[in-house]
Amino acid sequence: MSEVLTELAVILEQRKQESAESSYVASLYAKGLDTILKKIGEEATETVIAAKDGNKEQIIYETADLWFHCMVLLAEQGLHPDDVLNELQRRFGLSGLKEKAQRQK
Ligand SMILES: N=c1c2ncn([C@@H]3O[C@H](COP(=O)(O)OP(=O)(O)OP(=O)(O)O)[C@@H](O)[C@H]3O)c2ncn1[C@@H]1O[C@H](COP(=O)(O)O)[C@@H](O)[C@H]1O
Repeated sequence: MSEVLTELAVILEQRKQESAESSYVASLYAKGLDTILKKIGEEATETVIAAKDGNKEQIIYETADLWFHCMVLLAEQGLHPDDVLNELQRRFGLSGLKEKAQRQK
């Protein structure tokens, strides 16, 4: 399933050459970092509201919007979804409580 992230990352990279009139992603790049961050904030809030409403379909929809805009942020910053997946892989099996305790030393 993570292929969709890889394929989307390719498209997000290609959109750096497109015009804002022809592509939503290109329009986000053109508006700049603050607009992308605002979209992430909005989509995060909408995800929270969907969860509070107990609407599973809406949680999926809003989380997809949130992940998509985070992907746009990664691309804008010259990062790749693999950077995040590798970090999750590194954390895999490491207890969150243990990791926090190590950080506080
Ligand atoms: N996965 C997505 C995707 N998810 C959500 N969105 C867009 O993100 C926006 C979400 O914003 P909102 O829900 O706030 O809706 P809105 O009110 O229309 O947004 P604003 O006008 O407030 O910005 C909508 O315009 C959605 O269409 C996406 N737009 C594009 N993609 C992918 O990105 C690819 C490239 O898209 P283009 O650059 O548009 O060709 C597409 O082929 C898709 O694979």
